[in-house]
Amino acid sequence: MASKKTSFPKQDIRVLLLEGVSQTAVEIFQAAGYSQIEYHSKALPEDELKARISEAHIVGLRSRTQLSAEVLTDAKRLLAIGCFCIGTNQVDLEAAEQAGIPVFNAPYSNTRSVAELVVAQAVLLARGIPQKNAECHRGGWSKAATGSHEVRGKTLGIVGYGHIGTQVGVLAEALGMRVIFHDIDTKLALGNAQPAAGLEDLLARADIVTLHVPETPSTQWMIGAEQIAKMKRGAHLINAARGTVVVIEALAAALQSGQLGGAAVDVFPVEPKANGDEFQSPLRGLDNVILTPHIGGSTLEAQDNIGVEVAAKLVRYSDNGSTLSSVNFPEVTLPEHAGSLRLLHIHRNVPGVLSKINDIFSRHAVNIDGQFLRTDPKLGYVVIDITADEAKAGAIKDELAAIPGTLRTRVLY
Ligand SMILES: NC(=O)C1=CN([C@@H]2O[C@H](COP(=O)(O)OP(=O)(O)OC[C@H]3O[C@@H](n4cnc5c(N)ncnc54)[C@H](O)[C@@H]3O)[C@@H](O)[C@H]2O)C=CC1
Ligand SMILES: O=C(O)CCC(=O)C(=O)O
Repeated sequence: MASKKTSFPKQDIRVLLLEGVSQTAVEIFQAAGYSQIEYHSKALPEDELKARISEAHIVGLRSRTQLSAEVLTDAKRLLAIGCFCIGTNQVDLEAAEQAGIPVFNAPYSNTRSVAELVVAQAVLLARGIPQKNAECHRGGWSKAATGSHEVRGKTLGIVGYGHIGTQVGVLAEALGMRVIFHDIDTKLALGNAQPAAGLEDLLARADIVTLHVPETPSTQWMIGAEQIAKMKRGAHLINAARGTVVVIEALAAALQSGQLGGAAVDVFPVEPKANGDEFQSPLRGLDNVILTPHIGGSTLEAQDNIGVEVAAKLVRYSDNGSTLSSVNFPEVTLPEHAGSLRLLHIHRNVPGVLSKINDIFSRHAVNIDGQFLRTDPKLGYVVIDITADEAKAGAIKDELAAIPGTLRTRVLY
């Protein structure tokens, strides 16, 4: 990747990488000329996070680090945030947007890893392997077929038929399962999958229910005692989505009463902040549950791909201004700007800003080589390529920064 000069010398841009993101991310930043890379293999306690983020220009994290509005208040220099995962619920996206900070993620790179794990768990649950495994560990031996089933011919109910849900469906059909799904959007059914009439219909018909929805207000506690009671007696539940989707006490009660035959749970309402911290859950000690420490997407293949994908998006934004695939920002795909200087102006979407921007350029009588504008209801993002020397671009940048409503300005040389 070519090293480009930016308004802020690249060697001064501080990249803060948390939670042991893949080394491939470090390599991408280094190849692009970024040398100030602070790498932490864990999430930081909040006080330390606030201190470190106050000096960072780019921050990369996974699912543990909470970037609340309060934490972002201390992030005065921050240009961009990279979530090295799919979920972005750990970042206050609105607060980031209102501070003019785009957030990027990796929407696909770990989806196959989650799908493979879920299909494997479906087979293990149907065979009653969690209980048999626990029993053998205790020295027990009960060789019997009772309660043990093939998944072939059984019905898998997928809640949330997106990137992961669809792949789970395709893999499950290869094992001969019948696949039904429920989604709030109309979805193209892959293979022989069939949409259920609704969540209740899916719960009533599935032998195994697997959840693949994001954490949103509509999915919070969507599976509680009432929904579990609608499932077939002895059915299985898999949750590799988010811990807030399932009322965990209701799940524990159903597993103990036999309403559910088993469960595989990878995500929890409260997860330990660091490896080595105690994991507390009402599901601990239940033999019919497979517990995993939020590793659905944690394969080396996925993490290496995510490292490359998210770091490349951050570098592209920092070097070129492109916000393509940002989750909270107007998306602009920008060409290279060889021969022009590029001014970036991020502002609140209030009347009058654009005319003030145009006034400044006409007063300076510079040649405009390209102009790009995208807005969303809250934010405007203007990119202007000009033929000018660095001093002139710097002067224009200062005037742009003084326009009321301006959130950030930069020059890319
Ligand atoms: N355990 C782990 O390590 C991982 C967990 N995840 C979780 O899995 C989630 C899903 O990932 P993808 O499939 O890539 O996301 P996606 O965005 O492709 O699919 C999510 C689907 O859920 C649907 N949906 C949203 N609200 C719904 C509701 N109330 N009822 C029914 N459907 C609803 C959406 O319309 C969409 O089709 C992520 O948001 C993340 O929270 C993702 C990766 C790794
Ligand atoms: O790998 C991680 O840290 C989180 C994975 C996950 O839950 C996601 O990608 O949304």
